[in-house]
Amino acid sequence: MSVSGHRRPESLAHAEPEASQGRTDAAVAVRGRGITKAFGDLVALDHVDVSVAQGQIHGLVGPNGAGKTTLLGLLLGLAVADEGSLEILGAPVGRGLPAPDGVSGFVDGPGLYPTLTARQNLATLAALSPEEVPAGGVDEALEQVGLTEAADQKVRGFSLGMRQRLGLAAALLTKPRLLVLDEPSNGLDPVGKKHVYGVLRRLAAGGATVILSSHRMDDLEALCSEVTILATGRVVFSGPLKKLTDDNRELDYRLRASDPSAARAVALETPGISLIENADTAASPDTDVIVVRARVAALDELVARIVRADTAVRELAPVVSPLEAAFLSLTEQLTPTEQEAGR
Ligand SMILES: Nc1ncnc2c1ncn2[C@@H]1O[C@H](COP(=O)(O)OP(=O)(O)OP(=O)(O)O)[C@@H](O)[C@H]1O
Repeated sequence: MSVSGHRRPESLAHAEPEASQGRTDAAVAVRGRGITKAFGDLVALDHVDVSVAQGQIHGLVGPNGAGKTTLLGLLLGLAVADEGSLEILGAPVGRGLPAPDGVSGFVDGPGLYPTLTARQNLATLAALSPEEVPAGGVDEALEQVGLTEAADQKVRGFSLGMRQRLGLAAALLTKPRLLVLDEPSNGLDPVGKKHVYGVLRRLAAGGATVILSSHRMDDLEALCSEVTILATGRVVFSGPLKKLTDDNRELDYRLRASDPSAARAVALETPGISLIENADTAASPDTDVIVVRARVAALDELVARIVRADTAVRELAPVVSPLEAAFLSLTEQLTPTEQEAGR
């Protein structure tokens, strides 16, 4: 996904959404151009260009109020854009047009009946479109999200993570070709996450497309091949995750060595390495940890030099993930005036 008319770092700017380049229409699940959606005076989406390939897990990320849920709602047919064009699974979408087949998902949490059991919730939904839900579909969906054991419990006693998993099971009933999920990993424990991630990966491997929003960079990195970063209703980056993380930018790294003062001395002498003192990221009660800012090549040289100084490197990891660093640098560039202009 991409949008025009916004200041972006040259290295990351695209005239055309990279995700759509070189693709035939058959390979594109979602294509939007110039999508604008306002609520009164508030412009939630401002000329957003969207392109998501079939069979991808595409992540949508952005600060609070960036427009993620609004965009997902348009994909689910919960609202229509004020301007622009949107095509989903090859069919045009808009006011007065039928919602395309094969799309399911949820925004703002799944809609469930609290007084019914998990199985009754799914059976009720299945009864609405019996021709689309195969026999055994309810049990299969419950099993896929790991809720078989809880199938006959009332939903009002479910935790947030269980509700999320049941919402996903509901979306799976009709074998979606496009699955749209708003914060699907909210409230999930590690077991729940394993089930949900497994379901999404299998869907994508089978050719379905998944578009999900998340505030969790680790989730996005684990699941997505492409991401779109939205800020104040505009796209500031869209394309392969690899492009963000391979950007050879300087990052802050935590380094723990067997002899911290020797490692510190080597870091001070190594070209391309800055020692970060008193930074928030360095403010650790553990004084054995030093924080260095470097590109990967300089970091390689630092490690070699530390080892040559007969010191062992016990830990070396980015303070924030490469995706999070890119996210922060792209979204923090917006001045308050620009943010205001986005509204
Ligand atoms: N129905 C509505 N009526 C009025 N304003 C709305 C409505 N829906 C969304 N907005 C506004 O549109 C903007 C974008 O909201 P949206 O929920 O899409 O953002 P988001 O990126 O999903 O945020 P979050 O990460 O907090 O969920 C916000 O300023 C929000 O207050």
